[in-house]
Amino acid sequence: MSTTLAAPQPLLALDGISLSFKGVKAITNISFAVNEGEICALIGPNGAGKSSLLNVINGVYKPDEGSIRYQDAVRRAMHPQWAARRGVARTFQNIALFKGMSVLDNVLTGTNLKVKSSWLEQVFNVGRAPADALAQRQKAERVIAFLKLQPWRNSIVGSLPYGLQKRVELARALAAEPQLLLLDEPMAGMNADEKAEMSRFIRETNREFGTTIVLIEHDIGVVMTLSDHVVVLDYGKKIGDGTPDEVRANPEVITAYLGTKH
Ligand SMILES: Nc1ncnc2c1ncn2[C@@H]1O[C@H](COP(=O)(O)OP(=O)(O)OP(=O)(O)O)[C@@H](O)[C@H]1O
Repeated sequence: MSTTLAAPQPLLALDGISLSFKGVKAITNISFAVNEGEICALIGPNGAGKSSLLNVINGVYKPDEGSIRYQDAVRRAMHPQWAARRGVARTFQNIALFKGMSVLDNVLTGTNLKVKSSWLEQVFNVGRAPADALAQRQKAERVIAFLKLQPWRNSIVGSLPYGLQKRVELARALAAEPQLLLLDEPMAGMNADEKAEMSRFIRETNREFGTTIVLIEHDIGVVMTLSDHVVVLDYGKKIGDGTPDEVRANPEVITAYLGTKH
């Protein structure tokens, strides 16, 4: 008897997305799908529209045209709270952490979405609040251990080197137990060793939790080894979409972005 493996299903599908700022087009008619469990890289030169697209996916920007399917719902636009409650988490190009707080406290802020207790229960630490607090703490500690951040769990984030701050940002996003993780240049400003380490953490997150990941990255070497799927943007338009090998061989991508054959 033969068994057939189920084809991967898109978790996210963008259909004809366009976005402009005061009449200036940042994204023009972009469509692509991200399969459940894949690592998808968005690449393209500065100003190509990559960050704007992440902001469309998590609902911060409302597209002028098009629709987005996430899980089983098709919407004209995502809404940030709706997206967050359905498992979309993101990190930012410029680290957005509470710099005066400890690593543990920053990671704890990522666990807030799933609390069951009311605001009043939390203020007086009664009812469901103590169980929530314990569960949040355990979740944060698990993520800190997973990303090997224990030596710095009580350190003030602002005092840490840049590469570690980026890892703390990843930890906070993972504490929300995302189904779809959006990473905006997770390796920006890192040296080769730090990039290799961050790549490992991203791959382990994907494998261990099955998290679907969409990331923006400028280092083509990293993109080609880390990603299952690459989408290439140029001046707000999609010029490539496929496996790393397909994108590498795409003449339009070579001309517009890669410059030379790699
Ligand atoms: N909030 C905004 N207001 C006005 N214009 C914007 C805004 N955000 C982005 N843009 C413009 O939209 C275009 C796409 O920008 P975006 O930041 O999405 O590109 P990017 O590919 O992420 O670039 P980078 O690699 O430099 O981060 C650019 O021309 C940018 O100037």
